[in-house]
Amino acid sequence: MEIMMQIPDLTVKHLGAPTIPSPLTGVKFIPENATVIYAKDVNEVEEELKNTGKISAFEAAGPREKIYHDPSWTHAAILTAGGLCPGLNDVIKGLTRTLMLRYNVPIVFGIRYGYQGLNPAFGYEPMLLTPDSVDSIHEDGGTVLGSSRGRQDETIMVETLKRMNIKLLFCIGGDGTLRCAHDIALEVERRGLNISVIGIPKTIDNDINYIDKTFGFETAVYATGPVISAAHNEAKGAPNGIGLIHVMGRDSGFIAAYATLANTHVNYCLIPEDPFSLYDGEHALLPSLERRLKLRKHAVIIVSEGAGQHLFKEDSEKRDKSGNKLHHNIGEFLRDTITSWGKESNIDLTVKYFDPSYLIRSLPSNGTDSVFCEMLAQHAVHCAMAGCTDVVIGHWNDRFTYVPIPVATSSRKKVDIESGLWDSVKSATWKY
Ligand SMILES: Nc1ncnc2c1ncn2[C@@H]1O[C@H](COP(=O)(O)OP(=O)(O)O)[C@@H](O)[C@H]1O
Ligand SMILES: O=P(O)(O)OC[C@H]1O[C@](O)(COP(=O)(O)O)[C@@H](O)[C@@H]1O
Ligand SMILES: [Mg+2]
Repeated sequence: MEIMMQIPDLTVKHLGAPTIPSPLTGVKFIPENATVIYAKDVNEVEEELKNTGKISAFEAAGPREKIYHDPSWTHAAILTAGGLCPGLNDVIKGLTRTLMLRYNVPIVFGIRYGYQGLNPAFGYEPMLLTPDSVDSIHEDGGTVLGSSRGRQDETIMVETLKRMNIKLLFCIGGDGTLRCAHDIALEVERRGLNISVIGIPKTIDNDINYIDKTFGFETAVYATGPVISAAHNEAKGAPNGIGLIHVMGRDSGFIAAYATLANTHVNYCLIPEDPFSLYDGEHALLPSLERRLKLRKHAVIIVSEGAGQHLFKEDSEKRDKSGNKLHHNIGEFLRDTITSWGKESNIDLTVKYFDPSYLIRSLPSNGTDSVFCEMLAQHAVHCAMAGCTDVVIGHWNDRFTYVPIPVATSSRKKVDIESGLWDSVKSATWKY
């Protein structure tokens, strides 16, 4: 129950009192004080009550009867930052349509190439987004706005927002994008401006804390399925065949874990959260692989990009423009190591290597992920129009929530290897 003792302050910032009647018709308005309880079960509620005398809750997402921003005077801007992710265009479309068709916001700018587009030094003209211009973009992967990594000065960016008379800024991105959105919100506050800064949580890694899932993750898991089947076919097609799949997941192994459960041909699921050794010890990969090959003549391994970094002699010093650590390539390392080990051990094995990372990340979203994107976008607009700021739209206990950005970025969400999820993965990959 220790986690319950560390629940952060979930209070959302508001620019001011909402006094303008919402232009929305035919919707169920949410009371201003609606909440979504943080605790996941009755025991947690009781424990928190006993320890703190209160029950923590997120502010619930949804349209409010009174709004803060006057739609007719409101200009909005949307940007996408960080790596690509299925569903970016769905969110851009959802935001544009909700802003213009539901709230009658007259102008929606699409900011080019992430935060670079808010720095005039790059010279990127914003796009004018309309329901017509975004009509079919959800069918395509990637982002029509372009994205980028790398820091920009928030004083310059806020100057641009002021100059363009932007009152609502939507930042679609992961933890880095949200940290930058927070810096912008603080600069806006310092200057006494009334600009709402709202985050929409993107990352196929699903690593944003206090949010059950981020958009794009489900599509990534779905798209990994056929690759696992292909790896399995290749593995079975040769004596001692090994299908090895390298998937994204810089620091969190959710894609590998869920993909393993979604296509249970996988025999080894290697993630950063559960370190493994190669030759010795309880979690040694190669002796286990040898036993598996003797019994079954084939094996399928999935590995997250952040897994096994301790196996490299030197810590990777490289970072991307945003400051994210660039890991050693564990997929290629395992391919080469297993191949050499086979030769040394006189095991006639063959490794077929698959790296579908960018193929998956650039796909359009599908199924319930697309539904999720549209709903996130609608909630982001309700949130912004109500005058909230420094907030990211979350999903918790099956409800949409508002999460203060500093809370969402306080730590990274990781696979809990004591959890039911990891138990299920271990069960699905149980060795003979
Ligand atoms: N700690 C930070 N403070 C301010 N801005 C940041 C921070 N980390 C990243 N950013 C900016 O946010 C944008 C996207 O960050 P990045 O880490 O590349 O992707 P993601 O948002 O998917 O995590 C980049 O422009 C980056 O410079
Ligand atoms: O090659 P790139 O564009 O730097 O992106 C690689 C990274 O992007 C991701 O897909 C997602 O990361 P972000 O969402 O934080 O941008 C990571 O899994 C991966 O490490
Ligand atoms: Mg990130």
